Amino acid sequence: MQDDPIRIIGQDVLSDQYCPLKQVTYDQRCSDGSWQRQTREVYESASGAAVLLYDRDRRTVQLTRQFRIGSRLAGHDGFLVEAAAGMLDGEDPEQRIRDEIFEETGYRVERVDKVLELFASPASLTERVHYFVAAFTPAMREAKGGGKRDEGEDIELVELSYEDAFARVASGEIADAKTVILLQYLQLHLV
Ligand SMILES: Nc1nc2c(ncn2[C@@H]2O[C@H](COP(=O)(O)OP(=O)(O)O[C@H]3O[C@H](CO)[C@@H](O)[C@H](O)[C@@H]3O)[C@@H](O)[C@H]2O)c(=O)[nH]1
Ligand SMILES: [Mg+2]
Repeated sequence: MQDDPIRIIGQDVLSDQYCPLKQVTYDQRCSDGSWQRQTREVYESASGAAVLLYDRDRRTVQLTRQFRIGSRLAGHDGFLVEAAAGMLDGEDPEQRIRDEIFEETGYRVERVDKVLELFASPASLTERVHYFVAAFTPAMREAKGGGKRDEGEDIELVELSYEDAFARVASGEIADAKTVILLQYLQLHLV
């Protein structure tokens, strides 16, 4: 990049148990022309995909409920109602989200539509999330879902009416960002 106002000076790996946690030092040219050195910790978290399953006729969404340790450490009880989602593990996002829908909810949907691609938390994570919506009907259910127990997943299925889901966003009960974004997408573009 020519005339890049950012120069990466160094990257130290602080931990590398699952994904690398790095301490990155960089210089930034500020708007007054001076250079400033910063040091930041960045978790090189894997990118992921999330999907809102919506039933057009019955006006319901198929969500999940599972324990998330980060939210627990932040003071929530940790059990979050979320759209089905998973990490890409190097796979194509569309294929990954189809498999994730099946693993977590037991549905085999006909089509998935990509609607957004957003940074999850751009200061401290490298993670991008690919957002999808997919129409489902009860007839598309082929298995029980619930996630991969051997990988520690214990996922409860939660089906809500559109109105109930939107009300739980408004009240703050649905507190997962990717889920709120997808429900607002539904409200704006698909209802
Ligand atoms: N050993 C180990 N395993 C882990 C770790 N973190 C996750 N895993 C395993 O990796 C799998 C993650 O499950 P997925 O369904 O693929 O991902 P997800 O946790 O639902 O991720 C989605 O939601 C996250 C939270 O919003 C998003 O960060 C992510 O991008 C994605 O959308 C699970 O089997 C879990 O046990 C870890 O630190 N150590
Ligand atoms: Mg998941």
